[in-house]
Amino acid sequence: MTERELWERYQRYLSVVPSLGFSLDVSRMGFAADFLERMRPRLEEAFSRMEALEKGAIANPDENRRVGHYWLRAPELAPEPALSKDITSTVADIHAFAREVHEGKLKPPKAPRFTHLLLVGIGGSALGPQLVADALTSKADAMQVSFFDNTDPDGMDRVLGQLGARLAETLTVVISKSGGTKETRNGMLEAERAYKEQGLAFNKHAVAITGAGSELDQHARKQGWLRTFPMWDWVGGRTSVMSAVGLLPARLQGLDIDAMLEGAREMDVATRQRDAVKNPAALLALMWFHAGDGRGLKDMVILPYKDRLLLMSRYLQQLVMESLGKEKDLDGQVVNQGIAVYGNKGSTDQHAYVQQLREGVPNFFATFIEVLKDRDGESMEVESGTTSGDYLLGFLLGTRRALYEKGRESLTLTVPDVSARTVGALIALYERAVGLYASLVHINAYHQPGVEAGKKAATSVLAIQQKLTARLREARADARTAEQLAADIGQPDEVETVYKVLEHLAANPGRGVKRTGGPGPAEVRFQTK
Ligand SMILES: O=P(O)(O)OC[C@H]1O[C@H](O)[C@H](O)[C@@H](O)[C@@H]1O
Repeated sequence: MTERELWERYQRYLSVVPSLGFSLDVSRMGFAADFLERMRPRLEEAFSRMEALEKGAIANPDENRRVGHYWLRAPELAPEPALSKDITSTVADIHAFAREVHEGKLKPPKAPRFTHLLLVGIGGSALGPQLVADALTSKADAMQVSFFDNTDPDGMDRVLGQLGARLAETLTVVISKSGGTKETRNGMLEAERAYKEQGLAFNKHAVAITGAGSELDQHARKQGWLRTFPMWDWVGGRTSVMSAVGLLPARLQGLDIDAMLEGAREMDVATRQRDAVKNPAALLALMWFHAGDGRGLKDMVILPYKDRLLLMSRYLQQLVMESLGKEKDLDGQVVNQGIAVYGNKGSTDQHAYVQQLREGVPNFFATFIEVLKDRDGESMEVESGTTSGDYLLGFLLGTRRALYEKGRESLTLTVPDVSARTVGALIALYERAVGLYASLVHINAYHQPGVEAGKKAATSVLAIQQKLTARLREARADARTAEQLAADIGQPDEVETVYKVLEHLAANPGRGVKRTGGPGPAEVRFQTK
């Protein structure tokens, strides 16, 4: 298509939400003229399912759960008054709690005020808060935010090292919907120990966000933590950023959570419309379908031209891949669905992998995110009449054109700024696009049966470790190979796991395991130190 034809196509299919200053441009997607019409019956069905979900149907049949993240920003739509009340009163509680913290009414025992926030969580209990914190941070932040989002000891040391003595003025928020996630439990224990080492009482610094009655809930109550905020079973982890999970940390940081909710609410209104071109979530879902032939054949490359949106791709990785990456469809047929998501930011990526996007394997479609506002205030000119921000747009449009010339498809989202309102709107847009796409390809977007396998396998690795350390203690000075030790514990086929576990123990001080021999794994011997 010529530039002029593209301009026509741009106008014809532009999906705009005027109140948010938002638009979605699909002109660089090569769908046929009758594509939207052909998809109409499927889309109608997807809208009907979405409508039922919003009315409180069991939209996650496997887990027998309702799916209520849309109610979080429109509590009046919740199917029962008690739910609406829970939502509204939790937001009010968050405001009140943050006020007390900011004003120093709720203060740490050994400092005048909480100035730092340490969030402990993983997956949906970290990615949303991380995106929001990073996108909206400013000089005006009331508290500085850090994260433990893994069970990596060195990762935690690094964060604790940065906090140093300021742990005395750090509020730790432990977030886990299930309350039983091991990485988060470990992070909590490591944090607790760090406080203790500085002579600080952890319970006077700790807040939980978790499901009622969970392990974490019970622990927090028993230990007399400052407060527990609820996480409801009708909110999925990856869509929990507008619940206490995202709102409490954001408000503590000093961000405008009401604007975030408002942005999401407005995007929800726009994305309930049944006209595909007026509804950017529907149009987005249809474009994903077109790009990957409804089978996820093309990866989704997320390219925000704005540093503040760097974590968007990580956030969307979970939202999209955990929702859509499914073995079976709703009828139990094997479909192996999904869309791979990756990305970083422009124009930085132009100096990294855009080479492959333009000339390499054509297995993707790009999503450009354009932010109109360059910065607070005016910009200097880097050349006569040109600012750094002009370059950023130039690179966005240039890369988009360069891809188009080589037949590589792209979408462009345009937002006015990176504000709480815009971030809320973007999150809401993708939440609904994922839900609609899941209906288009007939899968359940709201469960994650696949993640359990890895957790179970990890548990059995740790059980093997327990047996091994007991066996090594018995064997004392006797240096034994992995093969022998695997036989000793009655799990000869697990020899590789035995070897890996022992190699790790031997590499770390205080674990009481010594490694000798080699060079190959079969010749290495292990014994107690
Ligand atoms: O919030 P939690 O219960 O600790 O769960 C944290 C995360 O872990 C799980 O493995 C799920 O796959 C995620 O969807 C979830 O967000």
